[in-house]
Amino acid sequence: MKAFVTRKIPDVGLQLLRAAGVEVTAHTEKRELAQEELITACLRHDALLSVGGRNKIDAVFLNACSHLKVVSLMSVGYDNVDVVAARELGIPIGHTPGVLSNATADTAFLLMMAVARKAFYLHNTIARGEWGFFEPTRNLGVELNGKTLGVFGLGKIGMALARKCRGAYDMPLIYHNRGRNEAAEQELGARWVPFDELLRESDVLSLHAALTPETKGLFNEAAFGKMKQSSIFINTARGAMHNEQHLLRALQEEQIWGAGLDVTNPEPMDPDNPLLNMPNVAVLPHIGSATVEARNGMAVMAAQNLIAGLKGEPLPFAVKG
Ligand SMILES: NC(=O)C1=CN([C@@H]2O[C@H](COP(=O)(O)OP(=O)(O)OC[C@H]3O[C@@H](n4cnc5c(N)ncnc54)[C@H](O)[C@@H]3O)[C@@H](O)[C@H]2O)C=CC1
Ligand SMILES: O=C(O)C(=O)CO
Repeated sequence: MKAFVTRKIPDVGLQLLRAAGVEVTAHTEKRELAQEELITACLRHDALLSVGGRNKIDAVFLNACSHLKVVSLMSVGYDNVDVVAARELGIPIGHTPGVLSNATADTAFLLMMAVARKAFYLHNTIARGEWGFFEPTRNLGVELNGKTLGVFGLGKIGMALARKCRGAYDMPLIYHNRGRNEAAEQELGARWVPFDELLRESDVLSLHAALTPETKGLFNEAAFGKMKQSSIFINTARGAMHNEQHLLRALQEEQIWGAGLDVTNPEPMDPDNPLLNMPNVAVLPHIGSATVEARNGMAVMAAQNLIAGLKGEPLPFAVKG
């Protein structure tokens, strides 16, 4: 059985695949595979382990590679996959939920703090030789203690963030999901609110829903216009959920106070993007799950899904969508 892997992945995943007798070809060059190259490679393999969202596992790909026994994603997000087309073709799709929740929530927490204290911007001023003259009214941030955390999409990562914010800053939690999260209401006293109320009431608004047609571009001019002038916007979900021009304008016009982004629109972010030079903005290059622990765990889960798919068994971590 042969598997094609689209990136260098942690050894622990490769070892698991090889121990199961899977012959692995990994694309280890530091460049994106063109879609045609991916199809050509998959035609010579029985299974695909796909890393990152750049390659579209869309109907064109799936129809061209309908012989695949499984597509195993090394990510929890599956917005790059046409799940309906895969189901119709009988190709199971696997993903890696849970194991990266803590790391991704840490990233959201880190961005929240960095924005509140202008940390990335101030770091850069030192590097430019601009430490400057001490004045008690310069370089002021804001405190997070007791501020209201609003989570859009209160699932595994949102919950992990909410627990951190409760423990560190005793932050009350409001959230907007399509349905109620009763476990969160019991555990953290979370309060479900309509979308507009989430925008109006959050001191820190953090996005943790999947990218879908419903959530694409949802955080736009109209949404930023409803947020508090003192609020911080955090996106570690997917860049396409916010409109980056509208976000920039909202910051420039002081409709909101700051923003922290682990995901941008587009990725990579243009190095000339004015957001990178704003004091109340912190940007990271989509490193939400980039810890040794999370990435090893993801590689193991992706390998387990792939092996099960090759054996014709149900995937342990199947996309249900
Ligand atoms: N920056 C990074 O490196 C990472 C980003 N992610 C992103 O985070 C997302 C969330 O991951 P998990 O927490 O594991 O997923 P999850 O499925 O546990 O939670 C998502 C929550 O969003 C809610 N939701 C879905 N659609 C909604 C809508 N239209 N309106 C309101 N709520 C909605 C769901 O009910 C669910 O509670 C992933 O889909 C992925 O895009 C995940 C891992 C790493
Ligand atoms: O898992 C995901 O969805 C990511 O974005 C990267 O870990």
